[in-house]
Amino acid sequence: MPSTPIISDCQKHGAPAGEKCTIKATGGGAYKYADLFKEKLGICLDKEDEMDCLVAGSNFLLKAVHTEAFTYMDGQKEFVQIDHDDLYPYMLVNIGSGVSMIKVDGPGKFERVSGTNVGGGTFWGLGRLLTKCKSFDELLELSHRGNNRVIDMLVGDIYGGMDYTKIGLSSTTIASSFGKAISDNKELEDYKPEDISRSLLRMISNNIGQISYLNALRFGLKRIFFAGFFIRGHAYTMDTIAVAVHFWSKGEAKAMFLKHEGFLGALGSFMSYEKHGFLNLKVHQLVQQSPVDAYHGGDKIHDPPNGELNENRSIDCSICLS
Ligand SMILES: Nc1ncnc2c1ncn2[C@@H]1O[C@H](COP(=O)(O)OP(=O)(O)OP(=O)(O)O)[C@@H](O)[C@H]1O
Ligand SMILES: CC(C)(CO)[C@@H](O)C(=O)NCCC(=O)O
Repeated sequence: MPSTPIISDCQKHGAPAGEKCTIKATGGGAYKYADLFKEKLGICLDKEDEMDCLVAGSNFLLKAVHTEAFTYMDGQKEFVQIDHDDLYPYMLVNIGSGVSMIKVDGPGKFERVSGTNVGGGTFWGLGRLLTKCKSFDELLELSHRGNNRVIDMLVGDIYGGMDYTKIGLSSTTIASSFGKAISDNKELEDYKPEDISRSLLRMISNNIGQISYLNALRFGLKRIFFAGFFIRGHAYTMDTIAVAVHFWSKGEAKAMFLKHEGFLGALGSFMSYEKHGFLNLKVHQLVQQSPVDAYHGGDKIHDPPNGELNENRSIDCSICLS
């Protein structure tokens, strides 16, 4: 479903009777649901460009939040200190239903250099069909318990258990995602949903990591930040993306993730109030749990990789209407 990140001041302050209530919105949802908002709530959506908002949100977070960016490898999360004077250029990869790859050169200066239609929607859509899962969380939970080697064809499966050392492929490298399904003489119901989900997650995350790195290489970008609602702080997703970037860059590049990964567009949309003359955008960090923590903390798989639950703070932004 296209996102509808919306931040409203009307709800808080109330629009004077008879006055039109307008709120900022971005993403496809700002178009798709505009009539519904008008009809049911009497609210007009003031549309902001999705890419503008993603970049504004990302730039803001990387500058304002000390522990926003982190690397993730072998179950270890390491925060990266961002030098504000050396932030640009960087690659922002937003993984929603589809994936956008954006080269960011400065505040408001960016180019969407690539993308892929194999993204979060593919994982959820294919996963739902193949496993009969009823929710995304269920599918993600399954992946945690699965073993992709049951379905994926590994280099070792092709080379009689051996590495293919000459071209740098270990026997455990996936040679062909879902490749075993061609020779197994098995039907869908013979596979465990856990294993299907794991293979699917690995295939998609790996592919995104690879395409992102190749695009970063194309533009000589050292840093790649991965964000979007698909990631959801899920250890295995981040690990697979990080391994893909590590593998393809031969260890030269590191994938970085954002703590507030799913809210870039919403944040950027909110920040555009400032652009339109609402000065005094005030930002401060609160010590309350954010919605991010709520779903990261409530479920074992989503536990922050090194138990830093208290590390996560919500960001409280407020605007003073002038
Ligand atoms: N609870 C959830 N329900 C559905 N999808 C979820 C959930 N949590 C994470 N996701 C993932 O997030 C994806 C959607 O992310 P998001 O809402 O950011 O994308 P979008 O705005 O629809 O996509 P795009 O950026 O391509 O327009 C889903 O396809 C799924 O992979
Ligand atoms: C179409 C958008 C930008 C909507 O958010 C997103 O879903 C996306 O980047 N899709 C990938 C499209 C492509 O570049 O192949």
